[in-house]
Amino acid sequence: MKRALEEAHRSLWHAPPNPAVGCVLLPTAGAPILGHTQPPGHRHAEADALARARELGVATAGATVFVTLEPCSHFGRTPPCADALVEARVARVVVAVQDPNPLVAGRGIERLRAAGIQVEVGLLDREAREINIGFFSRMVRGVPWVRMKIAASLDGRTALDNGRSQWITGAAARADGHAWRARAGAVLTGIGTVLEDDPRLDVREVETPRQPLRVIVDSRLETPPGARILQSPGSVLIYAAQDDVVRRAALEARGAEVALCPGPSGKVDLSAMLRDLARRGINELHVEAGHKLNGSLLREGLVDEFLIYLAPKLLGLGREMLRFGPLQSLDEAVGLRFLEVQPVGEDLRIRARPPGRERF
Ligand SMILES: NC(=O)C1=CN([C@@H]2O[C@H](COP(=O)(O)OP(=O)(O)OC[C@H]3O[C@@H](n4cnc5c(N)ncnc54)[C@H](OP(=O)(O)O)[C@@H]3O)[C@@H](O)[C@H]2O)C=CC1
Ligand SMILES: Nc1c(N[C@@H]2O[C@H](COP(=O)(O)O)[C@@H](O)[C@H]2O)[nH]c(=O)[nH]c1=O
Repeated sequence: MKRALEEAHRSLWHAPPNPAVGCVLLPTAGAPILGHTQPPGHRHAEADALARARELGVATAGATVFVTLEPCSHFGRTPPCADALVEARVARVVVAVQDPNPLVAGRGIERLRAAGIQVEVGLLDREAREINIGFFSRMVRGVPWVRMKIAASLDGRTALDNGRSQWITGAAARADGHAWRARAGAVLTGIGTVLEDDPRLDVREVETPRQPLRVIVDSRLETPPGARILQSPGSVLIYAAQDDVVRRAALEARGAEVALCPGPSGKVDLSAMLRDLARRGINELHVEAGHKLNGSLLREGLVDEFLIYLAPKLLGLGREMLRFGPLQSLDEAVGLRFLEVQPVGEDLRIRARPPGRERF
C-alpha cells in the first residue's frame, strides 16, 4: 500500500478535480504492476494498472490489488473500475479508504464482494485520506481544503509599512510555494494584494500540466483591467459583493469571470464563496493574500492549514501575517499544531493546522 500511495502522489498535480489514486497489482507470478490516476477523462489508477498488465502480457486472474481509494462503481467519463477488476478476475482487493462521495460510498466494495472477490478496507487509511484531503473536504463538507500560504520574516512581517514585500523569502522557498500552487485547484488573493503587488499568481517556477484557477476577492470590482493577473496563463474568477456594469464588462472583456457573492456590510460572503468554489470542483484552495483577507478568513474559521515560510531576517514595523484581535487574554490565542518544520534553501517551511483540522 505504501507503493500505491507513492503512485498516488505522482497524480497530485494532474488529477484535480479527481482524487489522486495509486494502485499496485500483484500477479500470481511476476513483478508488481503499478498504476495511477491519469488526467481527467483518462484512466483511473486501477484501469491504468490493468492496461499495463495487458500491455506486458501478464495474467491478472488470481491477482491481489492494493488501491488507495475504493474502486469506482459508476460510469463517469471512464467505465467503472470495480467492473474492470471483476472482469480481470482478480482474487483480492485491499482498499485503503472508502470513497467519501456520499452518492457512491461503499458501492464499489459491494460490487467486488458480490462478484466473490475478497475485499479488505482500512490499510493506511490515514495516509490515503491525507493525500486527497481536498477531495475529502469537498465531498464531505462541501468546501475546499483551505491552505493559507504566508511568506514572512522571522519577526512575522509579510510586508514593510510602505507595502513592499518582494522578496522576503529566497528563491528555493518561492519555487516550493509554486509547487503548492500547482497542486491546488485554485489560488486565492485579495484586492489589496492585486492593487499593491500586481501579482500573476500562476505557476512558473515548477513544471505543471495545468494552471490553477486564480480567484480574487474584490467586493467593489476594483481590479484594474490591465492587471498582470489577467494577462498571465489560466482563468481568473472575481468574487464581488456589488455589481458595476461598466467595470464588470471591462474585466469580462479581459477574459475574467465575475461572480456576485454578497455578504453582510457590503463584502463578499467568504463561506458562500467557498461553497461555490467546491461546486466548481476545487478540492484544495491555496490562499496568497495580505493580512486583511487572511484575518477575515481566520476570524470566520475558514482556514484549515497554514503553509508558512520564515526567512532569517527581521523587518521591524510592517504588515502582520493575519489581522485579528486585539485579544484580551492569552486563553483566546488560536492554538495550532505543527505538522512539519523543514528547511527550504535558507528559509524554514512550517506547516500547521488549527484544532479540529489535524486530520480529516
Ligand atoms: N508575504 C506574503 O506572503 C504576502 C504579502 N502580501 C502583502 O500584503 C499587502 C496587501 O495586504 P492587504 O491590503 O491586506 O491585502 P489583501 O489581499 O488581504 O486584500 C485586502 C482586501 O481584502 C478585502 N477583504 C478582507 N476581508 C474581506 C471580506 N470578508 N470580504 C471581502 N473583502 C474582504 C478588504 O476589503 P475592505 O477594504 O473592503 O475591507 C481589503 O481591501 C501588500 O503589501 C502585499 O505585498 C500579500 C500577499 C502575500
Ligand atoms: N513576498 C513574498 C511572496 N509574496 C506573494 O507572491 C505574490 C507574487 O506572486 P507572483 O506575481 O506570481 O510572483 C505576491 O503577491 C504575494 O502573494 N511570496 C513568497 O513566496 N515570498 C515572498 O517573499
